[in-house]
Amino acid sequence: MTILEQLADHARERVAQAKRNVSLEAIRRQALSLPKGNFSFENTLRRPGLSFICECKKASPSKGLIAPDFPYLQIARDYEEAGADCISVLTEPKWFLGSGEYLREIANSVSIPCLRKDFTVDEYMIYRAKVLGASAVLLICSILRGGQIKEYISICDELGLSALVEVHSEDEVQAALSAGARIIGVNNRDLKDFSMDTDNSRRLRKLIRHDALFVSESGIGSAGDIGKLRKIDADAVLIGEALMRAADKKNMLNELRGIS
Ligand SMILES: O=C(O)c1ccccc1NCC(=O)[C@H](O)[C@H](O)COP(=O)(O)O
Repeated sequence: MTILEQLADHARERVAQAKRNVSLEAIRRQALSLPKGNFSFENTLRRPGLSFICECKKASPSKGLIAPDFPYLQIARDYEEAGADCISVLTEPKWFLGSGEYLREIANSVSIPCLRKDFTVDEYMIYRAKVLGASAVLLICSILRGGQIKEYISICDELGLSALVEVHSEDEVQAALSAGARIIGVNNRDLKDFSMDTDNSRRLRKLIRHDALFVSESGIGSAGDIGKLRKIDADAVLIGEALMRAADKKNMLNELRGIS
C-alpha cells in the first residue's frame, strides 16, 4: 500500500470516529449556520504577482520530524508579518503531527486566509474545515474520483470556501479541469514514492493557462526556485519544509520574496 493510500485510509477512519461524536447532519448544519465565506483564498491568489502560501508543518511522512519545537501560533504570526499571502495548516495527526485545533487557533489569530491541508476523503472534512475557520481545503485528485471532486467543489461553493485541487500528472490536470477546479496545485513531489521533480510545474503549466489559478507545491526552497516559477507565470507557491527548518522564518520568507 502506498503512503498516500495509507493516509487516505486513515482519513476515512478519522471521519468514521468523528461521526460517532458529531453526525454528518450536525456538522453540516453547524457549517451552514456560519456566515458564508467570501472565497478569500481564491481572491488573494487572483491579485497580480506571485502569492506565497506558507505552511505550518511539524512532521511529514518523507522527512519525519521537521520541527521538534513547534510554536505554531508564533510561526503563523511571523509568516503574516513577513508578508505571507495565505497560510497552509496541516491537520493530519498521524504522519504530520497536525491538529484541527492548530488550524482553529491560527485562523483566529491571523487575518490572512488559511488552507486546511489534509487528505479530504469525505464531505464531512469540508464542513469541519469551515467550522474550524478555514478559508480553503485541499482536494487531492489521486485519492478522489472525478465525480467526488466536482461534488466537493460544489460543497465548497455553498460554504464560500476555496478548493485547491492538487494534481501530479497530465491526466489529473484534465480531471481537475473537467471537475471545474478554479485553483490547481501542481505537486512537485510524487506522493506515491516521495520523488521530487520541480520541473513538473513547468511541464504541467502548459496545460493550465487561463482556465484556473496555478499553484506550484513542494520542494521550493531558494530564490532561484522562485525565479523559475515567476518565469512560468505561477500565481502562487506553497512552501513548507524550507520555512519550517529556517531559524529566522521572517528573514527566509523575505529572501524568497526577493526583499532584502
Ligand atoms: O511532505 C510529505 O512527505 C508528504 C507525503 C505524502 C503526502 C503529502 C506530503 N506532503 C504534503 C505537501 O504537499 C507539502 O507539505 C507541501 O506541498 C509543502 O511541501 P514542502 O515545501 O516540500 O515541505
